[in-house]
Amino acid sequence: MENHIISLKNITKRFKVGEGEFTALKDINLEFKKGEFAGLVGPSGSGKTTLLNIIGSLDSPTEGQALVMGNDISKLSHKESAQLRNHHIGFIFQVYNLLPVYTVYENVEFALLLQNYTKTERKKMVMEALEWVGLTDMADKKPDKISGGEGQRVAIARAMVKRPEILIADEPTANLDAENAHIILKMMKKLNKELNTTFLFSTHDEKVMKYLNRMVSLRDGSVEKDEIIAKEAYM
Ligand SMILES: Nc1ncnc2c1ncn2[C@@H]1O[C@H](COP(=O)(O)OP(=O)(O)OP(=O)(O)O)[C@@H](O)[C@H]1O
Repeated sequence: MENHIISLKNITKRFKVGEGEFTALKDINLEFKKGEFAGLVGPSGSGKTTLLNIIGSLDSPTEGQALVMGNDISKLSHKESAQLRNHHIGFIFQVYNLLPVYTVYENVEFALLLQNYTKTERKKMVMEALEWVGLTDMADKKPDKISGGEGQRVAIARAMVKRPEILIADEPTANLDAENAHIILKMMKKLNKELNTTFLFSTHDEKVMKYLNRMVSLRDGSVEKDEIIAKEAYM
């Protein structure tokens, strides 16, 4: 079994812009171990989301090799990359994207429908995920009847219900006030410890940075700094 859950070797990403090209990532070399609680930080346009998209198998590098749980992202078929995401990678975004016509319970259950669980198994998993985020009481509510902070907690439950090995959180606190930001960060940190999920953030938020065990600073598509903040990330 390889030592790193994510291994990025000489990753370059270029986008076509009009007649020319724009290099969003330049020769990135990074490795992440299982259970890290790490963040990509850096100014707007430095390449954070582009890099998370490659790790999340939503995009592939122009050059270099991105290995995610041993899978070479560039070599996966459409179906294989969908499978990698459905089973092993959870996503949380700045906007929660809850489906408005469904209840909180159904929104979380949705993440399990592509897998072969029975209804009873799904119920157990969904209620456990709602318990992780303290929302079992709200299972029957529709998204328009809950607050923004609760909405993001549902999004965490939806991302974590399948117990992914990797959780990608792109600016998860951008729409939250300080109190709710701390609430969800504490929840994520607890899940990181209990389930040993690898968390990868993209963030501008100082509050998020305080919780990180490792901070990778990007600038103009390159790694500027890679700091380990707490040794526990490597225990
Ligand atoms: N599909 C695309 N086509 C062309 N350029 C793109 C594309 N996606 C991203 N870029 C460019 O690549 C650069 C990096 O973008 P990216 O979204 O990764 O930055 P970021 O660090 O996440 O920024 P932010 O903090 O604002 O989200 C930006 O200059 C962006 O305009």
